[in-house]
Amino acid sequence: MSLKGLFNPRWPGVALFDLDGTLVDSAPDLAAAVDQMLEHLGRKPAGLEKVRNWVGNGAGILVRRALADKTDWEPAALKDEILYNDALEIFYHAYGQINGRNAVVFDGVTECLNHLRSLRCKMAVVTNKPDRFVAPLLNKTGLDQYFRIWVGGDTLEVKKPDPAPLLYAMEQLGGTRGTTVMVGDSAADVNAAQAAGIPCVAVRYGYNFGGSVNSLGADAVVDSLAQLL
Ligand SMILES: O=C(O)COP(=O)(O)O
Ligand SMILES: [Mg+2]
Repeated sequence: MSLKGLFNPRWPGVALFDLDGTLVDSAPDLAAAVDQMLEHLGRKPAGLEKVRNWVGNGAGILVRRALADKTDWEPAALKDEILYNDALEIFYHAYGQINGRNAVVFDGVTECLNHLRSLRCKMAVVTNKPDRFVAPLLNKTGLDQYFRIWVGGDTLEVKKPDPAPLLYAMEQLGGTRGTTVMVGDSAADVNAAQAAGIPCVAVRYGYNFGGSVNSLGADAVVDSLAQLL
C-alpha cells in the first residue's frame, strides 16, 4: 500500500500515535529510573542499551524485564511478586522525578504533526505508558498542543497489543476504520492496529524490543515521520 493510500482522502481523518519510541525518545529517562530502582535494590544497573529494548509493554513489564535482566521474563514465584511490587513502587517514584528531563522529540515528528493539524486531522496519543506520566511528558516536550486526547496504559483495563485502546481513541475522535491510521514503533502497535482493523505505519528509529520492524506486517515502514507528508 502506498503512503498516500494510508491517509484516506476523506479528511479530516484521525491519526493515533504511539508515544515512547515514536514521538519521543524517552529511553534515557526510563533507563535512569530503572537503574535507580535496581541500585536501590542492591543490583547492578542495566544501562540504556538494554532498557530501550524493554520499553513498549508498559511500566509493569519494564520492571519485570529489569528484574529478570532480559526481555523474555519468566512468570515469577511468589517471593518475586513481593520484590516486583516494591520495585514497581521505586520505579514509579524515580520516573516521576526524571520523566521528561532528557526526553527528545524525534526528528520529523513536529513537521508531521503540524502538517496533519493543517489538514484538520484529529490526533490522539495511544501509549502503554502509565497514565500519570503521559501528560507531564507531553507538556514538557511541547507536544500537548497537538493532541485532543491521550489514552495511557491504565486508562482502560487492557493495553496494546489489545485493540481496545486504539478503538476507544478512534471513537472518541469520531473516526472510523476507513479514516484512521495508527503510527507506532513496535509489535505492540502493529498488532493492536491489525486487531483493530486499521492501517499502521511503523517507524524504524524506535525501540521494538531490539528487533526490526520490517517484518511486523505494517502497511508502511518509514525512517522519519516527515516521510508521511
Ligand atoms: O511501555 C511503555 O511504557 C510505553 O510504551 P509506548 O508509548 O511505546 O506504548
Ligand atoms: Mg513505542
